[in-house]
This record gives sequence, C-alpha cells and structure tokens, in this order.
Amino acid sequence: MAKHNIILTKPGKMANGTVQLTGSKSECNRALVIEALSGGKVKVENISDAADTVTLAGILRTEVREQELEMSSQGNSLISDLQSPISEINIGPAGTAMRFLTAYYAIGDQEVILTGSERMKQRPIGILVDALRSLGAHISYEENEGYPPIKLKGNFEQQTRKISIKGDISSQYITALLLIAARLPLGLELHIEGDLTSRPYVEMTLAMLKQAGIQHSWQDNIITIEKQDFAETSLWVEPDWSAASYWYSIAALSDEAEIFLPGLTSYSLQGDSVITELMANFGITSQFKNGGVYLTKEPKPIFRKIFDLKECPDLAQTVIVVCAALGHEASFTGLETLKIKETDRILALQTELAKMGVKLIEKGQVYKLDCSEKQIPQRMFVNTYDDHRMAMAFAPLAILIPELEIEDADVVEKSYPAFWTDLMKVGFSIA
Ligand SMILES: O=C(O)C1=C[C@@H](OP(=O)(O)O)[C@@H](O)[C@H](O)C1
Ligand SMILES: C=C(OP(=O)(O)O)C(=O)O
Repeated sequence: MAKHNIILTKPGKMANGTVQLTGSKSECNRALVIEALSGGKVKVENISDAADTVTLAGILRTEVREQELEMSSQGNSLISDLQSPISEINIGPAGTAMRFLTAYYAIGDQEVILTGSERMKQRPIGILVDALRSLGAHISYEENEGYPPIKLKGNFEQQTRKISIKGDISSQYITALLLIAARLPLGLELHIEGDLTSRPYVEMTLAMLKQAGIQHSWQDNIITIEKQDFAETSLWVEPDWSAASYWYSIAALSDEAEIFLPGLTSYSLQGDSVITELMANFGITSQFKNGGVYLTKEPKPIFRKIFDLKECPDLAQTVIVVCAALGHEASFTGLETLKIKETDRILALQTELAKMGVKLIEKGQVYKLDCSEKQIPQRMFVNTYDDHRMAMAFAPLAILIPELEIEDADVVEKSYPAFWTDLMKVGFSIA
C-alpha cells in the first residue's frame, strides 16, 4: 500500500471537544485468546477497531468456527479424517498477537507457520520459544534463530509444569504463557527470573483470566495456574488509555483545554491509566464524572524531574515529546524495552527531536533531555518509522509548529484508526 503523508495545522491554542476512544488493544487481544481457548464460552464485548486486534480476531474467530464445525461433524469420517494443509499466518506488525499466537498454537494439534512484517522478523521471540519447548512444544525457526517466522508443529505433550522465564525483555512472553496455562494438562508454575518489566500488563492478564473464571496464585516471583475450566461469561473491553495519552498531550500543549473522553474510569486494568498522574505535572486535571474523564488545563510550573516509565513503556514517546516541546529538561528511566518495539523508539525519538534542537542523551540507564538549543521551527517533517506511536506522539506538536508534516499517516491504524478524524473534532486541520 502506498504511504501517504499529511500536513497538520492547529489554529489557536485551545482544545475543546468529546472523543470516544476505541477499545484497548491490549485488553482486547487477551480477551480474544481467552475466547478462543474457552471454545466460545467466554465472549468479548466492545471489540477494538485497532488493526492488530482486527487481524487477531480474524484468525482466532475462524479457529472457533472451525472447532464448532468439527464438533457438529463428529462421526463424519470424511471431515474429521481430513489432514488440513499447513497454514501460514501473517500477523503483520502486531507484537502481542505474534507472542500470544505462538503460545496458542504451541499447545495445539495443527502445523502452523507464524510470520509477520519485516520488523516483526527483528523482534525477538526466542525466550518464549525456549519456555514453550521446555513445556513440550515442537517449534522451529524458518529463517533466523530466535526470531519469526517460526513453525509450530503440533503434537504437544506436556513434559513439565515448572518453567523459568526472563522477566526483563518483554512481559508479552509471560502473558502468552499465562493465557494458555489453564489449558495445560499439568497446569503451570512460572518462575520469573530477574526484574519484571511492564508489570501492569501481567496484572491485566491475570485479572482478565480471573474474570473468565481462571484462578491463580502469585507469590514472590512464582505465578501458578492449575488446569481448570473457563466460566461462561463475557469480557468487557475498556477504552484504550494509551490512546487517551495523546489527548493528554494535546491538553498539555494547549493554553486552554476541556476534553471529555467517555467510558474511561478511575479504576482500570490498563497500567497506562497512570497518564493521569504523569500529566498532572503539566497542569492537567482528570475529573471522572458522567461516565468518563474530563481533562482540563491550568498553567502551572513543572516540578517533576525524573519519570520512570518501566511500567508504562507505551507512554514514553507521549511524555518525552511533551517535555521536549515545553523545554522541560527531565530524565527518564525504564526505557530499556523501547529498542525492540515497532521501531527502535529511542533512536526514532532522538532523530525526530533533533529537528527541533532537542537532544535525548543516554547516560547508562538514564536518558536526559537537553533543551538548551531548542527552537520551534515554522515547519517540521516527522518521520514515523512504521510506528503508530511516533505519529500520534508527535501530532500534538501542530499546536506549536505552524505546519507539521507527518509521514505515512495510516500507520496509526495499528491501535487507533480514528486518530486523525478525532483530531479534527477539536479543531486540527488536515491536508
Ligand atoms: O501485553 C501487552 O498488551 C503489551 C505489553 C507491552 O509490551 P512489553 O511487555 O514488551 O513491554 C506494551 O509495550 C505493548 O504495547 C502491549
Ligand atoms: C509495542 C506495541 O505493540 P506490540 O508490541 O503489540 O506490537 C505498542 O502498541 O506500542
């Protein structure tokens, strides 16, 4: 598909409006896997429009339909004895889908090749594959050791219930294992080695499993899930707090703002709801009422100098771009996982912020903004590196930069397809 750029302008420094956000990509991707593993006993409500979710739903809901067809044709040897050809599944740029499906197919009977975009072939999966192999899965690499595409060969027979996994590379490996745990004949005792990154995502997984009837215990670094049945229930997907973060940026860069985001509540399974606290530093008040959250802006001096983003890596671009735009020389920790996401997000941030004279300097585990040569240009071209969050985190700069050109506008579809039309609701123009 040809990439198209847009030019974004925002007259005035006021942002008022109501924006209905789509469902959380993270919650929805978990819910879809749970739905499929439960054989349809668990249903998903308020499914997200995120392209990653639409892709995953397409794959898994076909699976559920086939399982139902197979059940209704039991005894019909013609259908049940047919050997299905090995299928190749391409999940494009969807990291969670890649990791969750790896675990899902690892314990199945079919042979499947799982592949994705060129970037997906550079995003590591070896830690998860090793864990699944020690459980008893047969998995091989089609191209490079440790990276997709992979072949899952079926014939799963569980060898052990006790496995270890490194916690500091991606929590998605841990979630993938927890999602399948209740279906393992021997259950799962998962030992997390070292630090756990993106912890709220693991908590979200366990909370959603619990809603679906699956109990667990988590003591120190060991999570245990016994073999058990899913309950007949439905899972409601909340609006996406990572998507909400861009509305917080818009409010932070405006002189005046009143934005209503319906459906968001003060209690959320999503760790990215911490954006309410992070953005309080920039004078944004979050008021939960009328079934949603109202953001209002009040100018105030910014005090916070260190932001630890280990538990909310998807907010890193949002917060760093806002600090850079406001000339706030903060430091950031917990950014280690950003290099293996949709792009190397550290390099992408450094390159794009340099266009407004801001440096993001690495000092060991800490990244520091240097705004001493910051200048707001009249015009800026933002490269987006196939990363939805580069486009969405930089878009609010149109409030300050008279003409902001964004490369490959469709990249936002991965998590927030309505982003550009929503921007127009609060007075942005797009050409
Ligand atoms: O489990 C999830 O839904 C996610 C976990 C996080 O990844 P890591 O655990 O790799 O940091 C996050 O960045 C990603 O967008 C979604
Ligand atoms: C990292 C992200 O997604 P994923 O890992 O699922 O591709 C993201 O949405 O920022």
